[in-house]
Amino acid sequence: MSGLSSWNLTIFPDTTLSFPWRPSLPSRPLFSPPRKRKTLVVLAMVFGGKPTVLVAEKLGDAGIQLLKTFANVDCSYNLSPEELCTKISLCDALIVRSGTKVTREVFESSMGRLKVVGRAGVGTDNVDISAATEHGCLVVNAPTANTIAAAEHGIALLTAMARNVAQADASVKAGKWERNKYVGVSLVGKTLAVMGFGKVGSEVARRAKGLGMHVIAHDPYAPAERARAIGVELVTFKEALVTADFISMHMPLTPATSKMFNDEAFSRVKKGVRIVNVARGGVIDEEALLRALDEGIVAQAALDVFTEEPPLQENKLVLHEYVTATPHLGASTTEAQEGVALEIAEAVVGALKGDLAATAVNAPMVPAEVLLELSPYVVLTEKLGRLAVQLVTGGNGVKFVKATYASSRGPDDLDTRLLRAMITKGLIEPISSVFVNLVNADFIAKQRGLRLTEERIVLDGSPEKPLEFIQVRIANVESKFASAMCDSGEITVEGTVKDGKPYLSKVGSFGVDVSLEGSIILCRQVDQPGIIGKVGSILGEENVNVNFMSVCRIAPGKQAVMAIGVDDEPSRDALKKIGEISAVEEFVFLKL
Ligand SMILES: NC(=O)C1=CN([C@@H]2O[C@H](COP(=O)(O)OP(=O)(O)OC[C@H]3O[C@@H](n4cnc5c(N)ncnc54)[C@H](O)[C@@H]3O)[C@@H](O)[C@H]2O)C=CC1
Ligand SMILES: O=C(O)C(=O)COP(=O)(O)O
Repeated sequence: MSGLSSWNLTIFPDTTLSFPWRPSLPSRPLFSPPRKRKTLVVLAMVFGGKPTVLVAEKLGDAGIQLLKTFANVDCSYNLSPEELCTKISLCDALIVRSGTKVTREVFESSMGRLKVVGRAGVGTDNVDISAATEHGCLVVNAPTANTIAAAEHGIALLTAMARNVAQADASVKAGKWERNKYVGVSLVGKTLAVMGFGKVGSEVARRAKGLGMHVIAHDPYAPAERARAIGVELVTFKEALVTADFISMHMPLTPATSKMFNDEAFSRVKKGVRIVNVARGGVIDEEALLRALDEGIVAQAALDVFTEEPPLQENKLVLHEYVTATPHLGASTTEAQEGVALEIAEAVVGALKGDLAATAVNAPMVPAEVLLELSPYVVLTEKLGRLAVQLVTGGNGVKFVKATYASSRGPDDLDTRLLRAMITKGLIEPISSVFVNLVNADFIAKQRGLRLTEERIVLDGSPEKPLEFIQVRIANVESKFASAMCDSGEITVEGTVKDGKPYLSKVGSFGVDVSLEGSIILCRQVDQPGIIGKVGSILGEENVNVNFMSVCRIAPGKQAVMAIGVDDEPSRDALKKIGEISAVEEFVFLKL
């Protein structure tokens, strides 16, 4: 628990849900840096107290202005990978487009200070998401503002390719007049296969239908209703290959889509197919495309994106006479760039404030109203985790944990991802040097071999309150406070929320009723008069304020468990004196 108090100087606030940028508050929030960055973080406070956002690629002015209202903004473009790694240790957020590789080294170099990476666009394939998650760094993107721009560019390439616009333009500029050479093909009545029927793909489909094309789409995850509504038929990958006169790529670059268009795929296409790629270079095996172009299997290609950007000057695809190339311009319209800049600036500022981002790539997206309702339970779950783990004294380590949520709401009406993350945070932080937040909770739990299972108890009654109580149980361990073990042999703590505040309602099989503030002394004694007074006066002599006390006994004269909430930590001496009271059989001091 010493780690907690060592954070009293950080600039982060005490709430676990949000961390508006203000100084001197104790505990660590959901998106906070690990302990080793304390010095730097404190320095940041000394030098202005605002977070620093590094904007590593050109971003629309509206976005920059918005960022400046909240943060120090460092616009440094064209940084080398080494320069980026050097700068990043002084930054709380980083904003990039597709031109910056945010590698594992970047996260490692940040040494935990980097809390948010904002991708001012859709594709996050240039960000090492696993590394971000492992470092507890949130990744957000701007998924909607450039959709139309990308779709329009797809259509521009489709029509320009079909009519040889780029080649003919170059020819005229070279003083030639080659009307026969640049005879094109018509689009009307031709079949276009849209690969990836998401936001951009759907808009391309809509526009292509307006051009009189027959549109089919391949997307294993697209809802059939959306396709039906636009008048597009969803087909298999193979069907798309054998049917299409034109193929347009709109899927993300993932391990599954990488080189999806390879020699095998090209061996199935209609001879003379034409290909548009506004998605990512990596979805096509560029060597295979080159072969297919040379063999006339692919008649033409229009490429906005390349595996390596910018492509080498001698890149044979770029130089190919049947290829039209643009320098990753899909999102580059004035309108889209202003929109993307605002979208990402809002997301980054929100994330720095501790809001859960609506466009999070590596964390659950929790709507604001759900968050508001769950916030006292978020505090409760972290505290239950902290209490439970401090009760462990031996066994095989904290490996098997069960969280039970008792609620009268249906399973679909209760999102427990936040609660699970907070239990993990509470369980792990007091016993390790790692920090846990919503981004990395599952990763850290898995890494440490912690299996947190969740169970629901469905109660009758009004579902107005999201939860009646939450129980956290740790199995296969011994406890330093034997009374914390319930009949099933697990350490058990249970809590509830009353008037918006978290309460401990059960320890082991003993019911208690103590507000989860400050710290707690749990004490099992033989039920007899005067014990409360004795403990109270030991604490009083020490000037330790008791904020709450509750006693639960099995039966008069038998054992009782007393839970005492204290504002400050009593001295060792005072705790020893409590232990020496003859009726006290066991006691434990727990920090929250
Ligand atoms: N050239 C440029 O400047 C731009 C490029 N893009 C690229 O376009 C991609 C798509 O953007 P959005 O439509 O906004 O994303 P989106 O997420 O709305 O759509 C992607 C679609 O691809 C589908 N998909 C995933 N795996 C697939 C697979 N194996 N086969 C077929 N479909 C698959 C998904 O189900 C989804 O419907 C982005 O990931 C980005 O790489 C986006 C904007 C601008
Ligand atoms: O949004 C995307 O995925 C894009 O590819 C746009 O990239 P850019 O921001 O123009 O570098």
